[in-house]
Amino acid sequence: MTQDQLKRKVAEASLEYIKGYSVLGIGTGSTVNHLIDCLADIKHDIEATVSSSVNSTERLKKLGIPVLDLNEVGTLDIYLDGADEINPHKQLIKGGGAALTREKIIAAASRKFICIADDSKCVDVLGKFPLPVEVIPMARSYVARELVKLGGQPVYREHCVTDNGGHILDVHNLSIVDPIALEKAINNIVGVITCGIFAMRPADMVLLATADGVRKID
Ligand SMILES: O=C(CO)[C@H](O)[C@H](O)COP(=O)(O)O
Repeated sequence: MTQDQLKRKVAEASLEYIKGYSVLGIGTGSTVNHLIDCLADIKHDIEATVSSSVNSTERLKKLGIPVLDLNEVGTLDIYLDGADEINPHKQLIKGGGAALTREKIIAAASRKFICIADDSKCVDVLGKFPLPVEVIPMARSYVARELVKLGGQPVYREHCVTDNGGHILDVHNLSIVDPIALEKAINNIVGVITCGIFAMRPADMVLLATADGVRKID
């Protein structure tokens, strides 16, 4: 089975877990794109969504699924999103699609965060995937120097402007043994909007597609 087929499989499996919820938080990425396609079949059960990116918003609207501003909704019952890496504590690296800040906001505002992914995303220690850090553009080189002091090798993601007008630094060579401490340290650098470590607010449940089926990690 290809990685894309696994992504489809886990997206389909996640429909079971959104039954009964009429307002959904929706993430960003190719796994979530499969989920959005699946939502088309059950769109009459969905009152509205809150989306973490312009891309997901456009896909949802194209299917006739309403998208609301998070400020109108308040607390969400459920949020579904993918990940770039997942450790055994359901802590994540996210932001490969540059939507990390809005994703982190929706995750924080949600009672339950279900991460959907294929099993290639599982790691023991986070950090093999270069850590995305969203920055205010004028702070880019200052933040990069501070990230070097933390042991990383930041690389500017050229031609990428986030939905918030931010820039992305992808930080290589980090072995993230204490994800909460590093998340706090990076977020404390002046000019950082947020970093892609989701440890202070990890996923509550991970649905993982494997060649043998979808595994639930609660
Ligand atoms: O964090 C993300 C976007 O900012 C995505 O969830 C992450 O990159 C995984 O993407 P995909 O489902 O395409 O593998």
